[in-house]
Amino acid sequence: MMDVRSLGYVVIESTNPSEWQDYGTNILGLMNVPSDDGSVYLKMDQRPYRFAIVKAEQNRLRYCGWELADEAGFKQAKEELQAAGIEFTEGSAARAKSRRVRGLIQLQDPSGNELELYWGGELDYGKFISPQGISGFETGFNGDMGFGHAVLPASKLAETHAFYTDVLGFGDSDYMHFHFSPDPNDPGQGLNFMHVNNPRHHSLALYEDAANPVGCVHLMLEVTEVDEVGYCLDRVEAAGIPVVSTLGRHTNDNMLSFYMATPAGFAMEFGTDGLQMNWDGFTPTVTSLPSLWGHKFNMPDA
Ligand SMILES: Cc1ccc(O)c(O)c1CC[C@@H]1C(=O)CC[C@]2(C)C(=O)CC[C@@H]12
Ligand SMILES: [Fe+2]
Repeated sequence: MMDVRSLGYVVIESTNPSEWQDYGTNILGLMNVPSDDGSVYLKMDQRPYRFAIVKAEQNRLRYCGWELADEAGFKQAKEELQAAGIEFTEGSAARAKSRRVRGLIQLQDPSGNELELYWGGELDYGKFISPQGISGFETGFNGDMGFGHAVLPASKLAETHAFYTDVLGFGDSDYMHFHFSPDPNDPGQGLNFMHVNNPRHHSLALYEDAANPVGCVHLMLEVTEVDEVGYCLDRVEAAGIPVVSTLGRHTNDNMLSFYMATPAGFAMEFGTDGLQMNWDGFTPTVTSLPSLWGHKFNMPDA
């Protein structure tokens, strides 16, 4: 079984990457990493960067980058994909260099979300100095818990969930089901929360959401100090950035967070105090309440 270790990075497409440079540094408190290739790179820990924003014709999430342990794990992953009849493309040396990894492949999940599987992620130990004075982001030892989590749209929820669990080896953390429509015949939307091989409660969630033109429901970043969540909320309000959900605490991962708009049109969850799980003998849960308190979402799309 494949052994994915963390959500290492995302690649975001933007018609104007400098918007992300402004938003990333002035609102999120991430560090801008100078580059000469026209892309914007945002750093939060010992890793060279966690967000790459590339110039494109539209604003959307392009790739989630998932980390494998080593070269043997990478080879095994490719063999397992071949055995499962799943197509993938080898990443070129130039692409590996720009991702700051030793090797990668690219593929799609059954709902069309694009992902990369890589090994040999670099640590540059560039000192993280937040332009907003954030003491630190919770990314584990050497960043091995990944940058946070992603919630992706899945028009084919069951098939896509099976791809991540049965082929990529993700573990189930929790399941929720929502009924927002007043129509009693509407089946509602499922939400599968999954973990990889690290203590973060979920690195990926799949939301049964047919029409999502930006390729993402939200990304989540976790800071180590509760006050940094409050300071960030103040920056968001001062800048007039829409607050997509008020402050609240989630049931399943205990995260204290709020959600804001991003330049890409998906949301950013900014939180702290998420559970760190021991997965030995864990029984996946089914949860009927998203939050203990707060998290008043500004519908329509959340
Ligand atoms: C319920 C929950 C637990 C942990 C999380 O990290 C988390 O993001 C959520 C909320 C997920 C979900 C969402 O992102 C889209 C809008 C949703 C469906 C809601 O309107 C409530 C729950 C929200
Ligand atoms: Fe979340």
